[in-house]
Amino acid sequence: MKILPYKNLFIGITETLHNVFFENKYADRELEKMLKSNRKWGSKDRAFIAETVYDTVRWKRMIEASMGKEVAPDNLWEFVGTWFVLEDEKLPFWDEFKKISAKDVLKRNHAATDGNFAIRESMPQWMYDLGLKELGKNQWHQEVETMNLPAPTVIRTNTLKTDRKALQKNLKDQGFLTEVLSKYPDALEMADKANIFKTDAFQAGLFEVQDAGSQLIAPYLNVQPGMRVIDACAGAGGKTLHLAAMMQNKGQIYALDIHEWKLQELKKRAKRAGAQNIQTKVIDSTKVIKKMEGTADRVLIDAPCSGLGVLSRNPDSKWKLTPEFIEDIKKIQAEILDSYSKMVKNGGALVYATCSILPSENQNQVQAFLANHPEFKLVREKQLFPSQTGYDGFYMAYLEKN
Ligand SMILES: C[S@@+](CC[C@H](N)C(=O)[O-])C[C@H]1O[C@@H](n2cnc3c(N)ncnc32)[C@H](O)[C@@H]1O
Repeated sequence: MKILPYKNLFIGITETLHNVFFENKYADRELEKMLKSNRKWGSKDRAFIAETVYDTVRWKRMIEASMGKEVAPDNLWEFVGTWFVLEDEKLPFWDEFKKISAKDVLKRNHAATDGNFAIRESMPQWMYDLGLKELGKNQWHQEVETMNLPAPTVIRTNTLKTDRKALQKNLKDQGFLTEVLSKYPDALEMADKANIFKTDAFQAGLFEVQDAGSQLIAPYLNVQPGMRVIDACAGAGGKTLHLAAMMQNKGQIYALDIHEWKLQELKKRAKRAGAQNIQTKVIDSTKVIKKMEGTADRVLIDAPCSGLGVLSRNPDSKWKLTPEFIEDIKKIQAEILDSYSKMVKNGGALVYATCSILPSENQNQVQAFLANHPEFKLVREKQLFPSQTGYDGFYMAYLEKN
């Protein structure tokens, strides 16, 4: 992207970065707010701002090393300017960029990144060390490099309302080109970045935005129309909606979560998608789970996790996550597996899934669970690595209850 030398765009960028770095806000939401409150910006301006915010968040550690100091509220312009110098762009002659010497930036960059993978690839040191310990150098380095690439936009055809071919044509007629992903039965990848939420097709519920790897989780449950299915960590319902489509609206899906606001969002999405076999329930006490014990043909535990498989989509997680959070979430995963697995009926099955690539959140959790639950057996498991698929990293395990 060529630099767009309009000061108000840079004000938008630095204000968004301020909220992400210093107010602990999420990059995607801050960006959305910023773009919404500046309706006069054209599509080029919007793309420039979005790309610059995502790039600078992604490359924070490497930019800081090249700037010679940590980013702070009073040096955000220098931070952004340093990024453009590294991108070989000519900076506008503005006072805010006066202090930046391109020669010094490049010299510092070379000194800091030469032979230092974690700085070169902009990873917090503790996160780099953790991945190295769990995955080994070869695998981890490949994942880090892949997750530093911008995430593609993939959509899932809502087969309750249309099929992939018809959707592709519909979007083409509206000026949106897509590519069929042959290994993912309902997926289309957008050829360009575009606001597809505004399309008639989206408003009519013909598709949902969902990463290709994520689209493999609902099929992993092997659901049939008419089954009783519990999506125990349903959130805003990405997988619930997919399950409803696979079950052709027949049978019953119980979508649970501890956050009511997420289930409210799920309800809105279900309405748009025409999914009619979903009932939501907030987990506000242990009684909710107890009541459902032994009742489900299938239980999906799409567990809360570190998100270390989806850094490409959420680069700000690199700076928000902490080692303590990951240790805590692992304990929660084990507790959830232990108590929610009781909802599976005899002869039924459970899928445990995460969007992490760390064995300690995935295979090791499943093995520890199996050691204490001889009534379950592991039938199959799959780890999707971003470096191998080009999409987000996910883990899924299918466990049968005897
Ligand atoms: C990976 S997200 C789920 C994403 C969702 N399944 C989807 O496809 O959009 C994990 C979810 O677990 C929920 N969660 C966290 N702790 C939980 C708990 N103890 N019981 C149930 N859900 C929990 C979070 O609120 C979050 O929505």
